Amino acid sequence: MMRSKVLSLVPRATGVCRHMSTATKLTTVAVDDKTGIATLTMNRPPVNGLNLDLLRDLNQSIGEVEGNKSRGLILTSSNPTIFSAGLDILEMYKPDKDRIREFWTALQDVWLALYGSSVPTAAAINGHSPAGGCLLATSCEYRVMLPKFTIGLNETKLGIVAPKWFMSSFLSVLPRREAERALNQGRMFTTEEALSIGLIDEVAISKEQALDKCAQFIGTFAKVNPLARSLTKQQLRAVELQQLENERAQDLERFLFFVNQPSVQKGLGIYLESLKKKAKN
Ligand SMILES: CCCCC/C=C\CCCC/C=C/C(=O)SCCNC(=O)CCNC(=O)[C@H](O)C(C)(C)COP(=O)(O)OP(=O)(O)OC[C@H]1O[C@@H](n2cnc3c(N)ncnc32)[C@H](O)[C@@H]1OP(=O)(O)O
Repeated sequence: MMRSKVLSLVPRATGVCRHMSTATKLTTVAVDDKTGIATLTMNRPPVNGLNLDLLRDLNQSIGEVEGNKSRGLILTSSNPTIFSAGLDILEMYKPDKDRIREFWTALQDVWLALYGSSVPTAAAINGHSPAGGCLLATSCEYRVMLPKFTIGLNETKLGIVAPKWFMSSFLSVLPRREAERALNQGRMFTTEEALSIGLIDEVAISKEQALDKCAQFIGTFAKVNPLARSLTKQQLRAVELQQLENERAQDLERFLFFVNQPSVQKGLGIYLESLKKKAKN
């Protein structure tokens, strides 16, 4: 049955996959007709850096999945080695004063929508997932990752600070002691380390297997009353969600103050240069 404007039909392992009406370019949503599960794919070359445009598209796509009665949402990337490189540092380095406000507000919106999503969520982490990438993954309820990649909140290594709500997602997955140490160290975990600490739930040998494992997780809710499940999830996550809702304006001002500090700008510039040098070598 067609549940939204259909743009194209693409066969997939589990059923017929319908590409939904995303008028956006940096994300796509495909709903499997058999399972009813939506796969939201980030597609912003080269590294799925979360800039204003990708954040806006993510927001729109999450909203679309919420609205189209999907049974669950799987977040993944079209890049074969990178889930997301986190926030696009170019948005924060020598920022435009209006755009950076929109950028941070869009990031808040994405977190509120994903962490607070009413449908079961899972991340098929098919590549590196630092900082903002880790935020997206830990906002989901389940994580399946491919071998030989890294994940973590590395902000302190960049001389920046993960806001409280980044920490909330991390703390919803890791024991407090582990989370505190990893955050202070800015530690990036390999897939194997992430599994042993509980930062991810499973390892898959291919993206296809990761998507299947995420679908299996979402399938575990098939016999659970959807309203009861969703209200339970929302009650469990309500404190953190409400805290950001209440403090959105202050959170934005704190970010602007911090990011505009000359020492922070200098650090971001050095980091960008080091990334560019690495890319050239
Ligand atoms: C108390 C109050 C607190 C208030 C808040 C204050 C501050 C705000 C904090 C906000 C929290 C920040 C969260 C973040 O997400 S910051 C971003 C962190 N991300 C990273 O550190 C990742 C950096 N990238 C990498 O490690 C690697 O690129 C990689 C993802 C592992 C992929 O490696 P590889 O495949 O080898 O690709 P390249 O390194 O060659 O990169 C290709 C090009 O992409 C550019 N790049 C990479 N990452 C980013 C990025 N995050 N932003 C912008 N650009 C990026 C890289 O420079 C290359 O560009 P080029 O081709 O032009 O040279």
